[in-house]
Amino acid sequence: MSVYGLGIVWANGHQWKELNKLILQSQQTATFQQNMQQELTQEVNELCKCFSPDNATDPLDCFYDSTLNVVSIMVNEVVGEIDKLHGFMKQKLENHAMENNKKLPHDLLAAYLNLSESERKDSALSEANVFQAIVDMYIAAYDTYTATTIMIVFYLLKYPDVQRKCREEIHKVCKGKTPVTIDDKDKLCYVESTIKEVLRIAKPVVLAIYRAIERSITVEGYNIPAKSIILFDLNDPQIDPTLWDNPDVFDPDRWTNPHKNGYIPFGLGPRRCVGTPTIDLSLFLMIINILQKFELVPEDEKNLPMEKEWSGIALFPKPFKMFMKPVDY
Ligand code: HEM
Repeated sequence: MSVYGLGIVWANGHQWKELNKLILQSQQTATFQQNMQQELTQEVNELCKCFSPDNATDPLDCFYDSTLNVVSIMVNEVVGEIDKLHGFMKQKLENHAMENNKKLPHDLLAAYLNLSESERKDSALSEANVFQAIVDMYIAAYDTYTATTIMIVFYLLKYPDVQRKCREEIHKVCKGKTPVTIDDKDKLCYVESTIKEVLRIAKPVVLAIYRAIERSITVEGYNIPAKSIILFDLNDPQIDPTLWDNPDVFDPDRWTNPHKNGYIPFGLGPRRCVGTPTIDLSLFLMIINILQKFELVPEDEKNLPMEKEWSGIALFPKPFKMFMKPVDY
């Protein structure tokens, strides 16, 4: 438990509901999405500067830095150490209070300030709790988001035909437009299918968060008593042969038929990942804006093993190096 506040991950009941509502609502305004799009495009430009067409680079550190910046866009810019972090967030909140446009919240702190006085008096939404929820978001996102972006890059290197088809679709739909925006999402079906297929088969996050069940339940003949702590395996349904044809085959085309069951990379139920609306937007913008301008080439195509490494929260590909070669668009 935090000395400052309970935050969201360890909260239950009323406090969890209020924080979950605030975080989800803050991601759903048009201003948030415009701000996210604009800043993320700049972030992708910076990320691409880490790579070269001639010198192979290990992408891991670059993608970790990028993840911190993406989460910062979501919640507001913050720094690393916990004490400084709380002081810094308080300062940010005060600055926000002065400059905040009440109607158009563009990040989580702005959405927080938009709450009425009485809403903010609710202890669930005390400054300490909201700040701790922000810390939770950094922790929840750091490995998971980095693992996901790096896993997508890994599959694009491993399957150059898929990478080529994604780029052809981007060039056909966007015809040299920069930056490519979220408005083009509905037309970039193959890119979207590729991202989904990586999340399905590579399962960067395998386990959900621990839960305690309120009532006793029976699952396949086993009785699980009330108050038991349970942990879902998110991987199993994603490769269940009763739900998917050839589940072990990486095949973005399978997504031409929408799937209803078994796709749960962000967990399930009310405690599903609270970053989901932003993740969808940011993964998509990141990948299309990279692929439009660059071909991703492995340093050694024979050295891209499928075995994964476990960071404690997420699965990463084994270290590899890559080039980014500019393409005409
Ligand atoms: C692509 C990257 C990500 C993946 C695959 C992912 C996946 C997950 C999963 C599987 C859970 C557990 C859900 C459950 O128990 O059913 C979770 C929870 C959570 N995620 Fe994510 N996540 C990602 C990125 C993020 C980001 C970017 C943020 C926020 C900035 C975030 C914030 C959270 C929080 C706060 C929780 C706990 C929610 C709660 O306790 O109610 N995640 N995530």
